[in-house]
Amino acid sequence: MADYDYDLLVIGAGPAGEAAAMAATKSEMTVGVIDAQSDLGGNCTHKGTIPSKALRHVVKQVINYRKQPEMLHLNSFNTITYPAVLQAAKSIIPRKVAMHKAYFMRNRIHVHSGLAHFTSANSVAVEYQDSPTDNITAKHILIATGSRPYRPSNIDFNHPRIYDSDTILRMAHTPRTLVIYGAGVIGCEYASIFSGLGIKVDLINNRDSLLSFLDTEITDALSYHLRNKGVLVRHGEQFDSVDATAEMVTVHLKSGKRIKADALLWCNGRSGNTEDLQLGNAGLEANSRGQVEVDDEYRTVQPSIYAAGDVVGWPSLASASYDQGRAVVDSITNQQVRKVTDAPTGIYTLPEISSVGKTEAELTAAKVPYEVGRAFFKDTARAQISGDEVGMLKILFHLDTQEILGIHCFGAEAAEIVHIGQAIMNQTGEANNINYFTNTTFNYPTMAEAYRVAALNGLNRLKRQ
Ligand SMILES: Cc1cc2nc3c(=O)[nH]c(=O)nc-3n(C[C@H](O)[C@H](O)[C@H](O)COP(=O)(O)OP(=O)(O)OC[C@H]3O[C@@H](n4cnc5c(N)ncnc54)[C@H](O)[C@@H]3O)c2cc1C
Ligand SMILES: NC(=O)c1ccc[n+]([C@@H]2O[C@H](COP(=O)([O-])OP(=O)(O)OC[C@H]3O[C@@H](n4cnc5c(N)ncnc54)[C@H](O)[C@@H]3O)[C@@H](O)[C@H]2O)c1
Repeated sequence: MADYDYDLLVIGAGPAGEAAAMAATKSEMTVGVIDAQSDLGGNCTHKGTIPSKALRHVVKQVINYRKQPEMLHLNSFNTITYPAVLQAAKSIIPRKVAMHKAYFMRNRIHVHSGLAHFTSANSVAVEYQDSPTDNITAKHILIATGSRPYRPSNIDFNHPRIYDSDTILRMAHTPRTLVIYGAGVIGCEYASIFSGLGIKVDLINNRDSLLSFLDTEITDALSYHLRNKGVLVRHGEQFDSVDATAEMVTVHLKSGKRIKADALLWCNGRSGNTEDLQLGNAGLEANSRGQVEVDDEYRTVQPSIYAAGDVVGWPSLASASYDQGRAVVDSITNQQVRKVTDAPTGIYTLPEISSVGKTEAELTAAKVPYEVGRAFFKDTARAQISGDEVGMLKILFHLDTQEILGIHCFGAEAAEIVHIGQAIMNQTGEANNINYFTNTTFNYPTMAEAYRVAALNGLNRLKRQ
């Protein structure tokens, strides 16, 4: 006999789980949500997107503050410490948790704060810290358990000088030097955060270039700005081992190099959270990275069990996870399901990067004839006024049809700016056209002006053909 029975049982209260739970209640389903953390919001709110973006925001304020001539006396490590910055950043978390709680209460979503595991394909047990286990049955179950940093077994993550993206949110000292191993999105974002605080960063990349899925001109700009902030990027290096003492860490690379620093931040890879779920009881199994495979409607091989968010792997973004969660409910209620395949990139380095659509390299490889229109932020009135003059917007469009094929942007608010272009790019037929930006009057001064400037630049190049 089950203690609870729901139409939809969601395991994990991050973006995917919350979006599914909310959509299901709006479709009149009874919904239960299980999360191992005592507060709602998932890893997104407690360990990933929110704390890292809040940290970056505080660091950006510190940088702006220090730029003011009257604040020059603050250019000392003693005045602004990492723990102080962290504390300021974390103040957002209780506000987010309260908001999630209000949503859940208003929509009568029952929350079970405990660790879940499957007992069959339609039943789950929840273990609590101080009360007996609940047995829950449901017509549909969603696995939305997210991911965690991948931890190689030869690194002691309990050492007080070795961190990953979860534990860096508890670092209680301010290192003077930091080695970041892994130059993916997390590594590059944290390199910006720490170098912004004046900490010397060695960023070790095991690939040949930074963020190779982005436009090369944009990653060149990122490399330049990281270097300018004192980040030393080492490409094509493989981790061998790390020695950590009470005073320092020494990272040994397979090339024979030894990098010494006050601390190591490991940012290389993530694994799906499936190890506690006892998936075998439900007739499921995870792949070598702990991820669950799903079809185009986010269904696992068990038709009543869905999976969404980081636990299904790519793109592993909060943005995509929200949409995947809603797509699950569309599938359950027999609506049209949108598989999320077109999430834009929004990378919160300093400066910020964002893009949607194809890169120049992809278009060239596919032999698509295209032209480029560029606008530099320094030439727009809004950027001149705000002082955020570093940045560029680049529009790639088809040579013959003028259809927009890609938008690439770096600089302040790039992640917002890209959505203007995305909205036009997503129009069907002739409505997706670069001429939109020359035939539309934008507010002035705004960063949207960059679209007009880039479009005119690109169309002028066409005249030279
Ligand atoms: C440092 C960092 C920065 C990021 N920045 C961005 C960004 O700027 N933009 C962006 O779009 N994405 C970003 N991401 C990615 C984003 O955080 C994730 O894609 C998102 O959190 C995934 O959401 P989710 O719903 O899959 O689950 P999660 O947010 O991972 O939450 C899963 C929940 O499931 C719970 N759980 C796990 N196992 C069990 C179990 N057995 N029983 C009960 N509960 C369980 C966990 O406690 C957790 O609360 C970032 C990630 C990191 C690490
Ligand atoms: N602003 C943003 O959008 C944002 C910010 C931070 C993180 N994220 C998301 O977080 C995820 C993690 O990013 P990242 O920078 O750590 O790494 P990454 O995805 O770039 O991977 C780094 C390296 O680790 C390897 N790897 C990944 N998982 C592994 C595993 N389980 N075992 C062994 N090797 C593994 C990969 O092959 C790669 O070489 C990304 O999917 C990213 O989308 C997004």
